[in-house]
Amino acid sequence: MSATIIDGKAFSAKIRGRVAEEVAALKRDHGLVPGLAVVLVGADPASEVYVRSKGRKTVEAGMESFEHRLPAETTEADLLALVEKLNTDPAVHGILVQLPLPKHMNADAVINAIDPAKDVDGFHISNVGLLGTGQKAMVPCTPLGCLMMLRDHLGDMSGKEAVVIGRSNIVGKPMAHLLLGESCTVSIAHSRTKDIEEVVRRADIVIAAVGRPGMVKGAWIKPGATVIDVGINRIDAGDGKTRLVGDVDFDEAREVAGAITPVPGGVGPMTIACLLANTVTAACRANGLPEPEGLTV
Ligand SMILES: Nc1nc2c(c(=O)[nH]1)N[C@@H](CN(C=O)c1ccc(C(=O)N[C@@H](CCC(=O)O)C(=O)O)cc1)CN2
Ligand SMILES: [Mg+2]
Repeated sequence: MSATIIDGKAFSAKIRGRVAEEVAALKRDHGLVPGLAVVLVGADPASEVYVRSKGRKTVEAGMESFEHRLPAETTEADLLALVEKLNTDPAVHGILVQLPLPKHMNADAVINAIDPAKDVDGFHISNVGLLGTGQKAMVPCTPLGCLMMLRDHLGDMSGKEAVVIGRSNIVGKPMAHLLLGESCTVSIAHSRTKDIEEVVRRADIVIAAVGRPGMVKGAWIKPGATVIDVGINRIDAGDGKTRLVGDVDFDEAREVAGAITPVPGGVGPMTIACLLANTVTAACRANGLPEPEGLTV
Protein backbone atom coordinates (compact mmCIF):
# COMPACT_ATOMS: atom_id res chain seq x y z
CA MET A 1 0.00 0.00 0.00
CA SER A 2 1.26 3.48 -0.74
CA ALA A 3 -0.11 6.35 1.32
CA THR A 4 -2.16 9.28 0.07
CA ILE A 5 0.09 12.34 0.10
CA ILE A 6 -1.58 15.24 1.91
CA ASP A 7 -0.61 18.27 -0.17
CA GLY A 8 -0.06 21.15 2.26
CA LYS A 9 1.01 23.49 -0.49
CA ALA A 10 -2.27 23.12 -2.38
CA PHE A 11 -4.38 23.16 0.79
CA SER A 12 -2.61 26.28 2.12
CA ALA A 13 -3.28 28.05 -1.20
CA LYS A 14 -6.98 27.23 -0.73
CA ILE A 15 -6.97 28.65 2.82
CA ARG A 16 -5.18 31.79 1.62
CA GLY A 17 -7.82 32.16 -1.09
CA ARG A 18 -10.54 31.96 1.58
CA VAL A 19 -8.66 34.56 3.65
CA ALA A 20 -8.48 36.89 0.63
CA GLU A 21 -12.25 36.56 0.08
CA GLU A 22 -12.95 37.42 3.72
CA VAL A 23 -10.58 40.38 3.58
CA ALA A 24 -12.32 41.69 0.44
CA ALA A 25 -15.69 41.39 2.21
CA LEU A 26 -14.40 43.18 5.32
CA LYS A 27 -13.15 46.05 3.14
CA ARG A 28 -16.35 46.24 1.10
CA ASP A 29 -18.84 45.94 3.96
CA HIS A 30 -17.00 47.55 6.87
CA GLY A 31 -14.08 49.56 5.43
CA LEU A 32 -11.84 47.32 7.56
CA VAL A 33 -8.35 46.33 6.39
CA PRO A 34 -6.75 43.72 8.68
CA GLY A 35 -3.12 44.56 9.51
CA LEU A 36 -0.29 42.24 10.58
CA ALA A 37 2.91 43.46 12.22
CA VAL A 38 5.89 41.10 12.05
CA VAL A 39 8.96 41.82 14.15
CA LEU A 40 12.32 40.29 13.30
CA VAL A 41 15.30 40.79 15.61
CA GLY A 42 18.67 39.93 14.10
CA ALA A 43 19.44 38.28 10.78
CA ASP A 44 18.92 34.53 11.17
CA PRO A 45 18.80 33.40 7.52
CA ALA A 46 15.83 31.01 7.93
CA SER A 47 13.87 33.64 9.89
CA GLU A 48 14.60 36.19 7.14
CA VAL A 49 13.02 33.82 4.60
CA TYR A 50 9.93 33.16 6.75
CA VAL A 51 9.40 36.86 7.56
CA ARG A 52 9.71 37.85 3.89
CA SER A 53 7.23 35.16 2.94
CA LYS A 54 4.79 36.25 5.67
CA GLY A 55 4.92 39.87 4.47
CA ARG A 56 4.42 38.92 0.83
CA LYS A 57 1.49 36.60 1.51
CA THR A 58 -0.14 39.13 3.84
CA VAL A 59 -0.16 41.69 1.03
CA GLU A 60 -1.31 39.09 -1.53
CA ALA A 61 -4.34 38.39 0.69
CA GLY A 62 -5.22 42.11 0.60
CA MET A 63 -4.09 42.90 4.15
CA GLU A 64 -1.64 45.48 5.44
CA SER A 65 1.83 44.27 6.37
CA PHE A 66 4.03 46.15 8.83
CA GLU A 67 7.57 44.81 8.97
CA HIS A 68 9.90 45.79 11.80
CA ARG A 69 13.51 44.69 11.46
CA LEU A 70 15.70 45.34 14.47
CA PRO A 71 19.44 44.71 14.85
CA ALA A 72 20.57 41.65 16.84
CA GLU A 73 21.96 43.93 19.60
CA THR A 74 18.55 45.52 20.28
CA THR A 75 17.83 45.59 24.02
CA GLU A 76 14.84 43.75 25.43
CA ALA A 77 13.54 47.12 26.72
CA ASP A 78 13.57 48.54 23.19
CA LEU A 79 11.77 45.48 21.82
CA LEU A 80 9.16 45.74 24.60
CA ALA A 81 8.66 49.41 23.74
CA LEU A 82 7.96 48.47 20.10
CA VAL A 83 5.51 45.75 21.18
CA GLU A 84 3.70 48.29 23.38
CA LYS A 85 3.46 50.70 20.44
CA LEU A 86 1.98 47.97 18.23
CA ASN A 87 -0.45 46.97 21.00
CA THR A 88 -2.03 50.42 20.86
CA ASP A 89 -1.89 50.92 17.07
CA PRO A 90 -5.47 50.57 15.74
CA ALA A 91 -4.22 49.62 12.24
CA VAL A 92 -2.46 46.56 13.70
CA HIS A 93 -4.76 43.59 14.42
CA GLY A 94 -2.06 40.93 14.66
CA ILE A 95 1.44 41.03 16.15
CA LEU A 96 4.07 38.35 15.65
CA VAL A 97 7.61 38.31 17.01
CA GLN A 98 9.63 35.89 14.92
CA LEU A 99 11.36 33.15 16.93
CA PRO A 100 14.06 32.38 17.86
CA LEU A 101 14.99 35.67 19.52
CA PRO A 102 18.65 36.47 20.25
CA LYS A 103 19.96 34.73 23.39
CA HIS A 104 20.10 37.89 25.53
CA MET A 105 16.32 38.26 25.35
CA ASN A 106 13.66 36.59 27.49
CA ALA A 107 11.27 35.29 24.82
CA ASP A 108 8.52 34.53 27.38
CA ALA A 109 8.58 38.11 28.66
CA VAL A 110 8.39 39.49 25.12
CA ILE A 111 5.55 37.18 24.05
CA ASN A 112 3.57 37.90 27.21
CA ALA A 113 3.88 41.64 26.54
CA ILE A 114 1.80 41.25 23.35
CA ASP A 115 -1.90 42.14 23.69
CA PRO A 116 -3.49 38.62 23.80
CA ALA A 117 -6.19 39.80 21.37
CA LYS A 118 -3.44 40.60 18.82
CA ASP A 119 -1.34 37.49 19.59
CA VAL A 120 -1.81 35.79 16.21
CA ASP A 121 0.88 33.21 17.11
CA GLY A 122 -1.26 32.07 20.06
CA PHE A 123 1.83 31.91 22.29
CA HIS A 124 0.68 34.39 25.01
CA ILE A 125 0.03 32.70 28.35
CA SER A 126 -3.64 33.85 28.22
CA ASN A 127 -4.18 32.14 24.88
CA VAL A 128 -2.36 29.02 26.12
CA GLY A 129 -4.73 28.95 29.11
CA LEU A 130 -7.83 29.53 26.98
CA LEU A 131 -6.87 26.72 24.59
CA GLY A 132 -5.99 24.40 27.47
CA THR A 133 -9.41 24.94 29.04
CA GLY A 134 -11.33 24.54 25.79
CA GLN A 135 -12.23 28.23 25.48
CA LYS A 136 -12.05 30.48 22.43
CA ALA A 137 -8.36 31.31 21.95
CA MET A 138 -5.91 32.45 19.32
CA VAL A 139 -4.58 29.03 18.25
CA PRO A 140 -0.87 28.59 17.35
CA CYS A 141 -0.46 28.48 13.58
CA THR A 142 1.42 25.20 13.08
CA PRO A 143 -0.94 23.04 15.21
CA LEU A 144 -3.94 24.83 13.67
CA GLY A 145 -2.62 23.97 10.21
CA CYS A 146 -2.16 20.32 11.26
CA LEU A 147 -5.72 20.20 12.59
CA MET A 148 -7.14 21.71 9.40
CA MET A 149 -5.38 19.04 7.33
CA LEU A 150 -6.60 16.28 9.66
CA ARG A 151 -10.20 17.50 9.56
CA ASP A 152 -10.05 17.77 5.80
CA HIS A 153 -8.63 14.28 5.40
CA LEU A 154 -10.36 12.36 8.22
CA GLY A 155 -13.51 14.30 9.09
CA ASP A 156 -14.70 13.07 12.49
CA MET A 157 -11.76 12.00 14.70
CA SER A 158 -13.80 11.09 17.77
CA GLY A 159 -12.39 8.08 19.64
CA LYS A 160 -9.26 7.79 17.51
CA GLU A 161 -5.89 7.15 19.15
CA ALA A 162 -3.55 10.09 18.54
CA VAL A 163 0.11 10.36 19.46
CA VAL A 164 1.97 13.65 19.50
CA ILE A 165 5.73 13.11 19.48
CA GLY A 166 7.32 16.20 21.03
CA ARG A 167 6.25 18.38 23.95
CA SER A 168 7.18 21.90 22.84
CA ASN A 169 5.02 24.87 23.80
CA ILE A 170 4.79 25.90 20.14
CA VAL A 171 3.61 22.61 18.64
CA GLY A 172 3.40 19.51 20.86
CA LYS A 173 1.35 20.81 23.79
CA PRO A 174 -1.18 22.91 21.80
CA MET A 175 -1.54 20.06 19.27
CA ALA A 176 -2.45 17.67 22.09
CA HIS A 177 -5.14 20.10 23.33
CA LEU A 178 -6.58 20.49 19.82
CA LEU A 179 -6.79 16.70 19.40
CA LEU A 180 -8.50 16.41 22.80
CA GLY A 181 -10.97 18.96 21.47
CA GLU A 182 -11.67 16.51 18.62
CA SER A 183 -12.36 13.80 21.24
CA CYS A 184 -9.25 11.79 20.35
CA THR A 185 -7.50 9.65 22.95
CA VAL A 186 -4.23 11.58 23.14
CA SER A 187 -0.73 10.54 24.21
CA ILE A 188 2.31 12.80 24.23
CA ALA A 189 5.59 10.97 23.61
CA HIS A 190 9.01 12.55 24.09
CA SER A 191 12.71 11.82 24.54
CA ARG A 192 12.12 9.97 27.84
CA THR A 193 9.16 7.88 26.67
CA LYS A 194 9.76 4.15 27.15
CA ASP A 195 8.98 1.83 24.22
CA ILE A 196 8.16 4.80 22.03
CA GLU A 197 7.76 2.51 19.00
CA GLU A 198 4.94 0.66 20.78
CA VAL A 199 3.23 3.92 21.78
CA VAL A 200 3.37 5.17 18.20
CA ARG A 201 2.22 1.83 16.77
CA ARG A 202 -1.11 2.16 18.64
CA ALA A 203 -1.93 5.46 16.97
CA ASP A 204 -4.44 6.14 14.21
CA ILE A 205 -3.01 9.69 14.05
CA VAL A 206 0.71 10.44 14.44
CA ILE A 207 2.01 14.00 14.81
CA ALA A 208 5.81 14.09 14.68
CA ALA A 209 7.27 17.32 16.09
CA VAL A 210 10.64 16.51 17.65
CA GLY A 211 13.16 18.10 15.30
CA ARG A 212 15.10 14.85 14.70
CA PRO A 213 15.51 13.95 11.04
CA GLY A 214 13.89 10.65 10.06
CA MET A 215 13.43 9.51 13.66
CA VAL A 216 10.01 7.91 13.15
CA LYS A 217 10.51 4.68 11.20
CA GLY A 218 8.05 2.93 8.93
CA ALA A 219 7.93 -0.04 11.31
CA TRP A 220 6.57 2.26 14.06
CA ILE A 221 3.48 3.18 12.03
CA LYS A 222 0.16 1.36 12.36
CA PRO A 223 -1.00 0.30 8.89
CA GLY A 224 -3.42 2.90 7.52
CA ALA A 225 -2.54 5.60 10.08
CA THR A 226 -2.53 9.30 9.20
CA VAL A 227 0.93 10.79 9.68
CA ILE A 228 1.53 14.54 10.02
CA ASP A 229 5.22 15.46 9.90
CA VAL A 230 5.97 18.83 11.50
CA GLY A 231 9.76 18.45 11.35
CA ILE A 232 11.78 20.77 9.13
CA ASN A 233 15.39 19.54 9.32
CA ARG A 234 18.11 20.68 6.95
CA ILE A 235 20.57 17.82 6.41
CA ASP A 236 23.70 17.29 4.37
CA ALA A 237 22.72 15.87 0.98
CA GLY A 238 26.26 14.56 0.45
CA ASP A 239 27.07 16.57 -2.68
CA GLY A 240 28.01 19.77 -0.87
CA LYS A 241 24.34 20.71 -0.84
CA THR A 242 21.65 20.40 1.83
CA ARG A 243 18.08 19.20 1.70
CA LEU A 244 15.02 19.41 3.93
CA VAL A 245 13.64 16.31 5.62
CA GLY A 246 10.98 15.75 8.26
CA ASP A 247 11.00 13.83 11.55
CA VAL A 248 9.48 10.83 9.77
CA ASP A 249 11.37 8.46 7.47
CA PHE A 250 9.10 9.35 4.56
CA ASP A 251 10.09 6.56 2.15
CA GLU A 252 9.47 3.89 4.78
CA ALA A 253 6.36 5.43 6.32
CA ARG A 254 4.55 6.04 3.03
CA GLU A 255 4.51 2.26 2.45
CA VAL A 256 2.58 1.69 5.70
CA ALA A 257 0.55 4.84 6.41
CA GLY A 258 -2.87 5.58 4.97
CA ALA A 259 -1.92 9.23 4.47
CA ILE A 260 1.17 11.32 5.11
CA THR A 261 2.36 14.91 4.78
CA PRO A 262 5.60 15.49 2.85
CA VAL A 263 8.50 17.74 3.86
CA PRO A 264 8.74 20.23 2.27
CA GLY A 265 5.24 21.00 1.07
CA GLY A 266 3.22 19.69 4.01
CA VAL A 267 2.79 21.43 7.35
CA GLY A 268 5.21 24.34 6.62
CA PRO A 269 3.03 26.22 4.11
CA MET A 270 -0.02 25.72 6.36
CA THR A 271 1.74 27.65 9.16
CA ILE A 272 1.75 30.88 7.15
CA ALA A 273 -1.79 30.34 5.80
CA CYS A 274 -3.02 29.94 9.39
CA LEU A 275 -1.17 33.09 10.43
CA LEU A 276 -3.19 35.01 7.82
CA ALA A 277 -6.37 33.27 8.98
CA ASN A 278 -5.62 34.23 12.60
CA THR A 279 -5.07 37.85 11.57
CA VAL A 280 -8.53 37.98 9.96
CA THR A 281 -10.04 36.32 13.04
CA ALA A 282 -8.31 38.88 15.31
CA ALA A 283 -9.53 41.80 13.17
CA CYS A 284 -13.11 40.50 13.28
CA ARG A 285 -13.03 39.97 17.05
CA ALA A 286 -11.53 43.43 17.64
CA ASN A 287 -14.39 45.00 15.67
CA GLY A 288 -17.20 42.90 17.13
CA LEU A 289 -17.82 41.22 13.77
CA PRO A 290 -18.72 37.54 13.32
CA GLU A 291 -15.70 35.32 12.73
CA PRO A 292 -15.42 33.79 9.27
CA GLU A 293 -16.18 30.10 9.26
CA GLY A 294 -13.47 27.51 8.67
CA LEU A 295 -10.54 29.79 9.47
CA THR A 296 -10.23 28.82 13.12
CA VAL A 297 -11.44 26.12 15.55
N1 LIG B 1 6.81 33.59 15.88
C1 LIG B 1 6.97 32.41 15.26
N2 LIG B 1 8.21 31.95 15.06
C2 LIG B 1 8.37 30.74 14.44
C3 LIG B 1 7.25 29.99 13.99
C4 LIG B 1 5.97 30.50 14.23
O1 LIG B 1 4.93 29.86 13.90
N3 LIG B 1 5.87 31.71 14.87
N4 LIG B 1 7.43 28.81 13.27
C5 LIG B 1 8.77 28.49 12.77
C6 LIG B 1 9.12 29.09 11.44
N5 LIG B 1 8.03 29.33 10.50
C7 LIG B 1 7.29 30.43 10.66
O2 LIG B 1 7.61 31.35 11.33
C8 LIG B 1 7.88 28.56 9.30
C9 LIG B 1 8.64 27.45 9.06
C10 LIG B 1 8.55 26.77 7.84
C11 LIG B 1 7.67 27.18 6.87
C12 LIG B 1 7.60 26.53 5.51
O3 LIG B 1 6.78 26.88 4.72
N6 LIG B 1 8.48 25.56 5.23
C13 LIG B 1 8.57 24.96 3.92
C14 LIG B 1 10.03 24.78 3.54
C15 LIG B 1 10.75 26.12 3.51
C16 LIG B 1 12.22 25.97 3.15
O4 LIG B 1 12.52 25.57 2.04
O5 LIG B 1 13.07 26.29 4.03
C17 LIG B 1 7.91 23.59 3.90
O6 LIG B 1 7.88 22.95 4.95
O7 LIG B 1 7.45 23.22 2.83
C18 LIG B 1 6.88 28.28 7.12
C19 LIG B 1 6.98 28.95 8.32
C20 LIG B 1 9.82 28.93 13.76
N7 LIG B 1 9.62 30.27 14.21
MG1 LIG C 1 5.73 27.05 13.32
